[in-house]
Amino acid sequence: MKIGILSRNENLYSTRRLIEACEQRGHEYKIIDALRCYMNINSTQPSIHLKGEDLVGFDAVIPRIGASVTFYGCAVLRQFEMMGVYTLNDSVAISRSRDKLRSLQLLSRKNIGMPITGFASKPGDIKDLLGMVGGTPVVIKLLEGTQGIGVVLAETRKAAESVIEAFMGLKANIMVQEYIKEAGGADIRCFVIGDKVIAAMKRQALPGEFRSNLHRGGSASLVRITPEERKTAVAAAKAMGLHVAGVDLLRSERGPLVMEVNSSPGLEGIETATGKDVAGLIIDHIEKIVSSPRTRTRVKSK
Ligand SMILES: Nc1ncnc2c1ncn2[C@@H]1O[C@H](COP(=O)(O)OP(=O)(O)OP(=O)(O)O)[C@@H](O)[C@H]1O
Ligand SMILES: [Mg+2]
Ligand SMILES: [Mg+2]
Repeated sequence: MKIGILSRNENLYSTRRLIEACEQRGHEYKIIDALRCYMNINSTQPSIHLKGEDLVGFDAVIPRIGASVTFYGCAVLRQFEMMGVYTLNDSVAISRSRDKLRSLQLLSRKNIGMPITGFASKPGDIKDLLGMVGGTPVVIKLLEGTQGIGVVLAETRKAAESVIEAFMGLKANIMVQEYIKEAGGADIRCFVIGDKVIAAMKRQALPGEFRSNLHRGGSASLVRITPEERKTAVAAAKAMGLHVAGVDLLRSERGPLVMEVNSSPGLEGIETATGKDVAGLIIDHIEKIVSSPRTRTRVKSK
């Protein structure tokens, strides 16, 4: 096969691992920096060029699209789709997953468990907003936050009000969420490929910290997940229309709650924590789909 890896940097762990997996299986590959691509969308034959080269003959494209390049990255991916190339996750599903509000709305429609969550931009009545999500303690998040930055635990109503006011001053959209105390500063990352969780790790926050992000000092370890967790993770990926996804769960008294669904989940943490060849499993999945045209249908989300 000829596989395109949409990635801005071939030295990134995930990209290097995908390259290795392609090489081990004798596939041709090309690293494609989406931002450097230019496209002809007007012709009857859509095309993509990169440094003067016509990008043709690809069997599959693996999108590794960073949050900051979602818009143009998805446009390039869409162009590959128009050319009939199989894309591991399609552009619609990726843009959908990048919108946290839309993602949680979609998951709730499918009755997938999630923390009680309020969204607001300039809440006219902060007390009422807090009441809506069951009162403090609450977790307040900037919608555009990442790596745990902009995620605050407010234990009292006073604290919650000041944080919300401060975020409002930044003209940011915010999420106000029920605090899942019993998760104990841990979350579970389920790596979904197709309709299976192929690896799972537990990320545990440092003592005194509730955010389990590895960037915040959290540590990752192999974890056994329950059948219910497995089912929830697969259902969440499916609801988002993603073939490959990193589904983050909190373990709560009322079962697994989905925090978010990632469309370009990193490989380093999960491979290190579980010892699994996740990159290889991704390429195996592509081989299976590309070689059997009947299964090459897109996952649809209503
Ligand atoms: N409602 C909650 N209850 C308990 N803990 C939470 C809750 N929301 C978030 N956390 C903890 O805080 C961490 C960071 O939150 P979250 O994943 O929502 O933000 P982020 O990591 O900054 O965003 P992104 O994952 O998009 O980069 C989570 O991994 C989890 O450990
Ligand atoms: Mg997170
Ligand atoms: Mg994320």
